[in-house]
Order: sequence, then structure tokens, then C-alpha cells
Amino acid sequence: MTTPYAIAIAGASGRMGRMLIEAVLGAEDCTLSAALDRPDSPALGQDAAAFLGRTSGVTIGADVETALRASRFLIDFTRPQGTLVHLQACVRHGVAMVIGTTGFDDAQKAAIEAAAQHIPIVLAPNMSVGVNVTLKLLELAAQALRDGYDIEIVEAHHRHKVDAPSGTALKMGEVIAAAQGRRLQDCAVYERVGHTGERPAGAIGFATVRGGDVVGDHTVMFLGSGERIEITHKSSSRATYAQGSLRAVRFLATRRAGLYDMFDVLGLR
Ligand SMILES: NC(=O)C1=CN([C@@H]2O[C@H](COP(=O)(O)OP(=O)(O)OC[C@H]3O[C@@H](n4cnc5c(N)ncnc54)[C@H](OP(=O)(O)O)[C@@H]3O)[C@@H](O)[C@H]2O)C=CC1
Ligand SMILES: O=C(O)C1=N[C@H](C(=O)O)C[C@H](O)C1
Repeated sequence: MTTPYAIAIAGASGRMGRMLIEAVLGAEDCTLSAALDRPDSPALGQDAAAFLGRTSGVTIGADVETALRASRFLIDFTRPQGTLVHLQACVRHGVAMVIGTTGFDDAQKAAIEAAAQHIPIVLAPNMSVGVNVTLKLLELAAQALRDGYDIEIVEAHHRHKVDAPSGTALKMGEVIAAAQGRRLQDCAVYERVGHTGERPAGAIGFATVRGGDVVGDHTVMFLGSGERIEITHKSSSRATYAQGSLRAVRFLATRRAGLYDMFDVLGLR
């Protein structure tokens, strides 16, 4: 019998943390080795599966060093500041990381790249198979609709989301720009208000909707003269992100240090 993947979950009482704990407990090849939350979290001291009405034997704690000593992988869906702290600890302990957190700035992305020289890391703003297949469809559409089509990306998420545009929307913009031989930072338009003037040719526009319990919707519009193409992905459950994260863990188990994404995990590159 092979040793199960020993996985620590950061942000254990968050929306994704709970989904991940349920997924790990339900996977025959995985064990929950630790569950982390912030030092001031009311969840500290509780069993990590209490929210399921179950007992896992793992208590939610705030001591990252102790958590990582028992773990081979850390799955992190928290906030950029938290992820960066966990990242340095993972390097110290030689623990592989799956990072789902979004909203990193350039310096934080560079820190993740540097850490990936020492440990294997999967970093992706969206772990679902469907979204990553959608990204491939966007590559094709962006190449074929290079001339004469205006591109707009609209995303909608629940009222608790703190970053905008979503990491997925930004990734869609990057994929589209790259497929057209451009850089997103040279053509992105994130805000329109007041007298905006006409739409600049070649812009990639973003619009954000926040409200209710929307899990995550993304639509990319290619708006031409006489027609428009819309490519939409809608998430109806966070379980897809959790299952994608476990696929990333299994992938990392076979890899040396390096920075990977879900295209690598799913063989879509
Ligand atoms: N890649 C993907 O497929 C997906 C990515 N995401 C991303 O994952 C992240 C988390 O989303 P979600 O679960 O909805 O968020 P939640 O706010 O529900 O959960 C975040 C968790 O992280 C904890 N946390 C916050 N700040 C820190 C910190 N500085 N150090 C350690 N822990 C911290 C929170 O603790 P506390 O409550 O005490 O603040 C909470 O337990 C977001 O960036 C989101 O965009 C979400 C879904 C899918
Ligand atoms: O915060 C969320 O909920 C989500 N965040 C990710 C993002 O920013 O793209 C992925 C998904 O859309 C859900």
C-alpha cells in the first residue's frame, strides 16, 4: 500500500478551506495532516471536520511550523499576505504547495517564483477543469478573432469577495492578450466612468459584478460588426476547485521544484 498524501489546509474555516477539508477526507489517497487558521480565529481548537458534524482527529491550529512538520503538501486558499508567510515556511520544510489565493501584486508573484526554485508549486487562480478548458477555447477564439472584434470580460462573484477583477478574469485577459502577441498591461481597461470618449481599438475591458452567493461566473465577449461571440463559464459549486486542487497535489508528488499551473496538471499546455 502506498503512503497517502499528507495534506495541510490553510484557511481551514474559510469557504474554500472547508470545501478542501471535505474533499481530503473523502479521498482514499489523501490524509488531512493539519488545518491552519489565523491566531485570532474563533475556529482555533475545534476539530477541522466539526462543520460537517464529524470528527477528523485534526485540531485547527495557528502554528505553521508544527503543521508542516507533519505534512508533505500545503493547500493555501487564504489572502496574499497569509500565502506569503506560508510560502516561506514551506520552503524551510520542503513542503510542496498548491496556491489558489488570488490578488497577488507583482512583488508577491516574484516571491512565489523565487520559492519555486526550492519547492514544487502549483499556482492557479482557478483550479476547475472547466475554467481551464475555457482558457484553451479563449486562446483559439483570440487568435481567430484578432481583427475587428472588441474584447470585454465580465465576471460576477458573491458579496464576500475582496479582490477585483477576479484572478480568473485577469488570467483570461492574459491568455487572450498573449494569443494575440500582446501584453495585458498594455491594453487592459479596468474602469469607465464619466465622459470616457470612444472605445480605444485593441482594448481588453473588464467589468465586475458583486452580490449574493454567486460562486463564480465569467463571460468573455468578442464584439464584432454584425455578430458577437460570447464564451461563458459558470461555477455552481466550489467542489470543482477542491477536486482540482487534489489533482494538483497528485501532480506535484511526481515533480521536482518548479512553478506549475493547471495547464501542466491537466496536460493542456
Ligand atoms: N484558485 C481557485 O480555484 C479559487 C481561488 N479562490 C481564492 O481563494 C481565496 C480564499 O477564498 P475564500 O475561501 O472564498 O475566502 P474566505 O474569506 O472564506 O477564507 C479565507 C480563509 O483564509 C484565512 N485568512 C485570511 N487572511 C489570512 C492571513 N493573513 N493568514 C492566514 N490566513 C488568513 C481566513 O481567516 P479569517 O476568516 O480569520 O480571516 C479564512 O479562514 C481568495 O483569494 C479567492 O479568490 C477561491 C475559490 C477558487
Ligand atoms: O473568490 C472566489 O470565490 C473565487 N475566486 C477565484 C478568482 O478570483 O478567480 C476563482 C473563482 O472564480 C472563485
